[in-house]
Amino acid sequence: MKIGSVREIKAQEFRVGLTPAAAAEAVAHGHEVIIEAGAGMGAGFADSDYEAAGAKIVADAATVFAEADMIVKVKEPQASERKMLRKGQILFTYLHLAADEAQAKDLMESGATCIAYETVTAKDGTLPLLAPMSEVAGRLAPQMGAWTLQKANGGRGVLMGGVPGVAPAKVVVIGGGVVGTNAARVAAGMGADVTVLDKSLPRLRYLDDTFRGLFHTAFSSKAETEALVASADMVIGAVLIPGAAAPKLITREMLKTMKPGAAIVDVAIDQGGCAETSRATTHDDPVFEVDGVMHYCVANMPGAVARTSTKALSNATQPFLIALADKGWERACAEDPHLAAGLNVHAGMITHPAVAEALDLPLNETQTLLHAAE
Ligand SMILES: NC(=O)C1=CN([C@@H]2O[C@H](COP(=O)(O)OP(=O)(O)OC[C@H]3O[C@@H](n4cnc5c(N)ncnc54)[C@H](O)[C@@H]3O)[C@@H](O)[C@H]2O)C=CC1
Ligand SMILES: CC(=O)C(=O)O
Ligand SMILES: [Mg+2]
Repeated sequence: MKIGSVREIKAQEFRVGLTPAAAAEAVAHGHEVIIEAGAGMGAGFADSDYEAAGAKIVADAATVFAEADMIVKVKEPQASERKMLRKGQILFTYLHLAADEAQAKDLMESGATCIAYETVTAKDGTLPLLAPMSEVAGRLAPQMGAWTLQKANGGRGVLMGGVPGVAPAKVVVIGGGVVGTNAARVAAGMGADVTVLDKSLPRLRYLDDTFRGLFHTAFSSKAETEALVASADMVIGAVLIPGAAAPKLITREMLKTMKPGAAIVDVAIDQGGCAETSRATTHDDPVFEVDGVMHYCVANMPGAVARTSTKALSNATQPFLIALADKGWERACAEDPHLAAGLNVHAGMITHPAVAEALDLPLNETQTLLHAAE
């Protein structure tokens, strides 16, 4: 198979879908790899690194889209990239379609087979291709929130760790999964007084057992959320219902109860965000204010630390990428239901139930497709 990767064109996105190490692995499996010139530069990989791995450098993205059987990216294809996708081509990347109807319709129109990193599953029910970027975004969230809390950035002027004689910042993390756990660890490490809300009692038990008082846990009821959000200097939004739009747990009304200059870091923004007032921002202009509350809503936070993120993402995607290349998408998905869970769009139809429901579009179940392909 011919595998291609391009330079990411989303604002301030410096990650790349294929590392030279992943390219070398694909070449070792007998595949051809083509890379747009300069695609790895933002993550510290030179064209010569790819050439040394056995890949071919091509001049532009149009050549990659025209020639490759499978496109491997990081972020969802932007409108100009969507126009270059074609029927039968595999797209392997983050998509986050539940909050992006325009993209979903373009992908359906392209006829391509689109596998979303964020809905590929693991045996234990976790999301192995989302997890590495959730680890990064979770660890970045308190750092970005601390910056947002500074006066010059519109914040309340509160220091995360406080100082002797002055209390630390109160941080509330909504969702205690991968983002939430990493955010809580770092915020607590900065000295903040942290509480993690989750609706899963087993998850709260795990956090309590594992972190032994490093942060508090609370059950995510409406009343508990309202009380904690009102008392917070920083709220980190980290909920997820896989494939679906994020539940709006912070309402517009609740902002009125928040402290002026408090910060909401809505990491869940790529699924639409868990605050009613959130809208996606970019690294160029990351923060906006509503009712005195500062919102940081960057949908590609890991792009800020592109080298760490690219390596972490590639470590996770590589086995799936090789399976897709070696077997083709039908056999790879038929043999691995966890990879099949990543299939979001195929031949003009939505194939993921949560995405179809979120966008109110008809569903063509992956299992039906795979049986048809047998
Ligand atoms: N903005 C960015 O750059 C990035 C965003 N993300 C996003 O962050 C979000 C979280 O991802 P992960 O932590 O990996 O997911 P996860 O599945 O590990 O954790 C989600 C947690 O939310 C909890 N949850 C669900 N509904 C809840 C509710 N009503 N109240 C409280 N908790 C609730 C679940 O029980 C689970 O523990 C996702 O939307 C993901 O796409 C991830 C990486 C980067
Ligand atoms: C998960 C995701 O959307 C990102 O890493 O940008
Ligand atoms: Mg994102």
